[in-house]
Formats: sequence, C-alpha cells, structure tokens
Amino acid sequence: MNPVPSSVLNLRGATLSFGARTLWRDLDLTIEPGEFFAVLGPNGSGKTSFLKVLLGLQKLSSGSLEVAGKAVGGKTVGNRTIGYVPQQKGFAAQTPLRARDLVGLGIDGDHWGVRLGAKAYRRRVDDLLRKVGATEYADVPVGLLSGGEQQRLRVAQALATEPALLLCDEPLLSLDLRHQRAVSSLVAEQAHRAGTAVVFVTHEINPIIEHVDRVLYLAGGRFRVGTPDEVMTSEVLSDLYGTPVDVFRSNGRIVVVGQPDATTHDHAHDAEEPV
Ligand SMILES: Nc1ncnc2c1ncn2[C@@H]1O[C@H](COP(=O)(O)OP(=O)(O)OP(=O)(O)O)[C@@H](O)[C@H]1O
Repeated sequence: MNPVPSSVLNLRGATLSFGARTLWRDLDLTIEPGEFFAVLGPNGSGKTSFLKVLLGLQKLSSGSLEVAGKAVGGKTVGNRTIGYVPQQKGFAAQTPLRARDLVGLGIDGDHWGVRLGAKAYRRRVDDLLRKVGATEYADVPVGLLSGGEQQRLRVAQALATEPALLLCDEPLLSLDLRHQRAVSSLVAEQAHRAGTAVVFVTHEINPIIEHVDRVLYLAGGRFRVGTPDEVMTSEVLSDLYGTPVDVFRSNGRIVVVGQPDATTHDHAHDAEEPV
C-alpha cells in the first residue's frame, strides 16, 4: 500500500510570470488536510492564475507542484482528488437538468470501485442534496432556481467525489448575505469535519473570516502567507502594496482602507519571504 501523503498540496519555489510581469516568485506552500486556505488580493494580482496552476491549466514558470503526493505537470481537471466550485454563473431558464441531475453529474460510479446501482446512486444524490439543504428543490429545473440555490448545488456536485482538495473560485460572488453564510459554512464544514483541504479565492475576507485558517495575500507581484491576524495588518499590507494602507477591526470584521483598486505597480524583482 502507498503511504498516505501528509500534505494535500505542496508548492516549492513556485514562480509565475507572463512576459516581464511576475505574479509571484519563490512561493513555498504546504496545505494540510482539513485546512481552510483563502487566496486574497486586488484585481489582476493573480488569484485566478493561482487556481489555474492548481488545476493544471497553467504551467508554473519555475518550481514544482504536488497534489496528494503526485507531481502536477498537466491537467488536473477531471482528477477526482480535486473538487472545483466555479464562479457563480446563472443557468439559462430552459436548462434541461433538475437539481438532482446536476449533483449526480459529480458522481462517477468508478470512483466507488463498482458502478453504483440505481438505488445507491439515488441515495448518494439525496444525501448530498440534504447536506446542502437542497432537498426541497431536488426535482426543480436548475434554471428556475435562485443564484444562491444554484450555488449550493455546485458545492454539492464538487463534494460528490469526496475530494482531498476543494478549489473554490469566488463562489460567493452575487450571493446575498444569507447565502454567502450558508455556502461558506458548508465549505468550512467540509474542511474542518471531513478533512478536505480548501483553497478559496475571494476579494473579500469578511464573509469567511470566522472559518479561515491561513491566507495567501497577492499584490504587486509579491505575497504573504500566514493567519489572518498575521497578514491582515496595516504594516504587512502597506508593505505589499508599497503605499500606506490602514487595516481596522470592527465587530470581528476587517476593514482595509487606502489600498489601490488594482495591482498597478510591479515588484517583479523583489523577493518576498512568507510570514
Ligand atoms: N495567459 C496569460 N497570458 C498573459 N497574461 C495573463 C495570462 N493570464 C493572466 N494574465 C495576467 O495576469 C494577471 C493576473 O490575472 P488573474 O486573472 O490571475 O488575476 P485575479 O487576481 O484573478 O484578478 P481578478 O480579481 O480581477 O479576477 C492579469 O494582469 C492578467 O492579465
């Protein structure tokens, strides 16, 4: 039997550049099972590119990546070790899929060693629907559901394979506060109770602040890794942005004032050590 790898994700000396523009350089990062890991940063800082690297859709300029103990060189999409919750995009009203069909697409009989029989398949889908609180709309066409309801189904679909690593690309965009809470709690539960490592890309840390173990903050071609308390400080963010930034705490929320909207400067030649 193969030894069980202790970390789910392992990046060593990872650098990603496009031409003269470096998004990050010499990133060493290990993510453990059960960790809720957030990726933050302004527009254009490289959050989506980071997820693309983990999905095997974007090659590193240098360095290495292992997921669940295996080197990643090509596509990891379709790899059942990885679950993926894409950005919220509505289904067309006439999409010919019910909620339960969408969740069922995440299940592959081969994953379970033998193909699931019809009964076991239905049980598994019902179980996932219950987990995301979608039982009552199981048979409704997905195009008729609200954005929040659809997003819960995408989470259920991504969890269907019981992935070791769950990648979430801004899954809270366009959800109201109640659904933001519901989706982030569900993802956190999967991390902290089921031991899935979660990489969660977001513009806004507050909706997930109570769940996050560590963050990767990307800005201006540089990065910091650490707990929210270590990274979300005036000192660290001012240093990353290269301009004075104030970070305040209010009722458990983090308010960042003065950061540029986008990454407008390039510290491509600065090396940055993780915190
Ligand atoms: N294949 C590519 N070739 C050249 N440049 C690219 C490529 N992919 C991304 N970039 C550039 O890299 C930078 C980071 O893009 P990315 O989409 O990763 O940022 P982001 O942090 O996800 O931004 P946003 O918050 O706006 O979604 C951008 O300036 C983008 O134009």
